[in-house]
Amino acid sequence: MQFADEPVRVQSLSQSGLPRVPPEYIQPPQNRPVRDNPPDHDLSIPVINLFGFDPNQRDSTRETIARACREWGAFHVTNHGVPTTLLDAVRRVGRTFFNECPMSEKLRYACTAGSAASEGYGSKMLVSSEQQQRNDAVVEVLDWRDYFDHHTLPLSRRNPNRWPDFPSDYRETVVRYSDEMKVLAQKLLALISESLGLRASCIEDAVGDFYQNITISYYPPCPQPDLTLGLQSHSDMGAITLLIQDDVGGLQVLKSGDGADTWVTVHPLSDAVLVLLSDQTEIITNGKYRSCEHRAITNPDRARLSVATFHDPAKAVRISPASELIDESSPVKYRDVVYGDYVSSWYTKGPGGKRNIDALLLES
Ligand SMILES: O=C(O)CCC(=O)C(=O)O
Ligand SMILES: [Fe+2]
Repeated sequence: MQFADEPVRVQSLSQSGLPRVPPEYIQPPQNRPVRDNPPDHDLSIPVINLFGFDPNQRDSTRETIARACREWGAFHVTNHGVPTTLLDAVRRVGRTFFNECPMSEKLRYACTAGSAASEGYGSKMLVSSEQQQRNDAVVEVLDWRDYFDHHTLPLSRRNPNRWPDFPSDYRETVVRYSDEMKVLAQKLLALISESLGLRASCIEDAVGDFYQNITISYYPPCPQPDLTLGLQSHSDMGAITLLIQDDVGGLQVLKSGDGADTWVTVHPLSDAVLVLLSDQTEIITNGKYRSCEHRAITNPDRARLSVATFHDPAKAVRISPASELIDESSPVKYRDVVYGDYVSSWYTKGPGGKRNIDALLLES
């Protein structure tokens, strides 16, 4: 069993050719993925053409966004203004780092064990039973995933010298990508605000200056995909996540329907960006838009890569439902929360689907 100071790298496990995954990666039966191949439903997340944010298309775009936010909390956008060459470049530098850098080199960037969301190369670790007792943490199954987390905004947190320098354009590519994703997140939050009848800057004002992190996730081939998850079910903590994946696929979002929830696979679209509403947006919109629960599944044949760009409030910011959305017929549904407290509690309890945001719901 591995404890906090020596995480096992999933890539090394995968390359060792073992026929079965170690027991700490085996999900309990209720969490195991059910493959929808062949699909037993024809659900797929909406694809929204942003027409380069053309003002003449704004009314109809707002309506489509409102529907996608209400029904899914997730949607693909196309014609978003970020060059496809940049999306491809980020995927390429990430893949090159994970596939071609020797493990000894990767480990030079290892993030600080046991410290939440520290920057660098990481893999989830088991916490020792002593730590579990101290933190009242749940016993968790490990994810079949390695990652590299970059602190990218505000600029005071951005230090590209802490990121890989192989391939040689890695750092400049991540810098350019960070800047482009910030602009896209601002434009999308404006449309999302307007889609609720709010002023364009409403959600962004509530969030404040973005704390942006970019996580490149690498899911090596897995000998037992039916027993494991690449990343367990969760909703993201911040305001909005922009995600791209490669052509392998494996991201699933939970679609709630009449009575039953269904895991729907998000099929890769190479020039689209996937928008995921996150927990603080659920609070700010007073639950009119809910954050999207999602997870990643694994496969036995091909390594998969995704790049998630998170836009969060600063730790000191207090988040509460927008007063414009509250009246007698729509009372406050969520308790206020200081974002840093939300993050600490999330890391102590573990994601567990949407349990952290649900814990803020007021009794109705
Ligand atoms: O790999 C993916 O598609 C999902 C990544 C993700 O959900 C996350 O990093 O929070
Ligand atoms: Fe996520």
